[in-house]
Amino acid sequence: MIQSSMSALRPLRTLLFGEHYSLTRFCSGFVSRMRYINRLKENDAACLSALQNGHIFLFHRLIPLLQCSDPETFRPIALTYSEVQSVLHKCGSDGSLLKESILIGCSEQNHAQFCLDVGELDPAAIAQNCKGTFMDLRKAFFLLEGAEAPLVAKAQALLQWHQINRFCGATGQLTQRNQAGSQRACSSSSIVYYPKMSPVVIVLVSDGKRCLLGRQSSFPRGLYSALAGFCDMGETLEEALRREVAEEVGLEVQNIIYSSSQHWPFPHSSFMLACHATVSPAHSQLNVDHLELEDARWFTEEEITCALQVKAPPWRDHRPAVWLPPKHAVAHRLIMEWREQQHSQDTE
Ligand SMILES: NC(=O)C1=CN([C@@H]2O[C@H](COP(=O)(O)OP(=O)(O)OC[C@H]3O[C@@H](n4cnc5c(N)ncnc54)[C@H](OP(=O)(O)O)[C@@H]3O)[C@@H](O)[C@H]2O)C=CC1
Ligand SMILES: [Mg+2]
Repeated sequence: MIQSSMSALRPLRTLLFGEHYSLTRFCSGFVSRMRYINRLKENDAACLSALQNGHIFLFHRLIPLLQCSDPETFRPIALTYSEVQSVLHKCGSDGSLLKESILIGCSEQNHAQFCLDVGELDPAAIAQNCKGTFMDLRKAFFLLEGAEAPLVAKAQALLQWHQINRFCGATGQLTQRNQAGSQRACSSSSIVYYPKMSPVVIVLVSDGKRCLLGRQSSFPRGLYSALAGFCDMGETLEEALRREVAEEVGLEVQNIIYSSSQHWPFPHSSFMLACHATVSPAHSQLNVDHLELEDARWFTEEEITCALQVKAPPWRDHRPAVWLPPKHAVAHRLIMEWREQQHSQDTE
């Protein structure tokens, strides 16, 4: 009885207080962390104080510092302010570099998280003092676990954005960052610059029985992925998706269904918007633009299942004919969703 009267009240609460009513009640840790991060972006003094009590991840010329527990498991090293200070001193720096740290998040234990590029210092000395190793993000991204890969990717993307946005496009003057590193401003033009991602559509096209994957000549040998392309200025997600598929493989898609999104750090920050779409089997003849794609083909469920068996990325000396994007990539998620849907159709 109590349960049913409580649930009858819930829509009324939502009407009166909005969706956030239930969110704040049940996710207060999440809400307070989000509000804390927001405050640090707006308040330089609070951000500096959070840095002194927070965790810092080091990079050297955009390459993250990781710790290896066994050959297959890598984690970013979360250092305290005093640990970084001590490492910087040992490597001949006065520690003033620490103020250049950039806010990247807040851990579930409520520690503000920052990243810092120590590009002017000797990477070997830093790595030795931290008992870590600097590893290229393209490799590291696939060896890191769960939530750590996106955090490291976000850190690298923000560091890179600051490095290439030091000047105002209107006045040519140096821009100044806020303490959190969430924006840069030009005092002459008053323009405020914010970190930017380029929107990209990525789509898994199906003809009901097969799904469509393609590869660019720059992909590692044997890797096939869902079709993707940058959105043009002024386009909707649906328009960009229809245009990209038409350009790359000469098909007209229907039934666009949004799946999910992700930040993709390579080669620069993209905001991947992932969708499913269909073509009728009668209109599935491919006309591939070989300037854009080296190859595109239809894959059956069996072929997908077989390609998913390959551990991605495969070792250099053991490259199979076809392999698929690894689990961190949203293309992988689209493929898994498609396979699940085929499975449920088969068992109906
Ligand atoms: N996470 C995932 O699962 C996947 C992610 N991706 C990512 O999606 C992105 C887009 O895929 P891709 O097929 O290459 O895109 P496109 O099919 O749009 O082709 C890329 C070309 O588009 C032009 N271009 C237009 N706008 C931009 C822009 N804002 N930034 C860079 N280039 C632009 C460039 O051409 P030009 O140089 O001639 O000007 C570039 O070479 C890539 O960054 C790729 O890494 C792709 C597949 C899977
Ligand atoms: Mg493309």
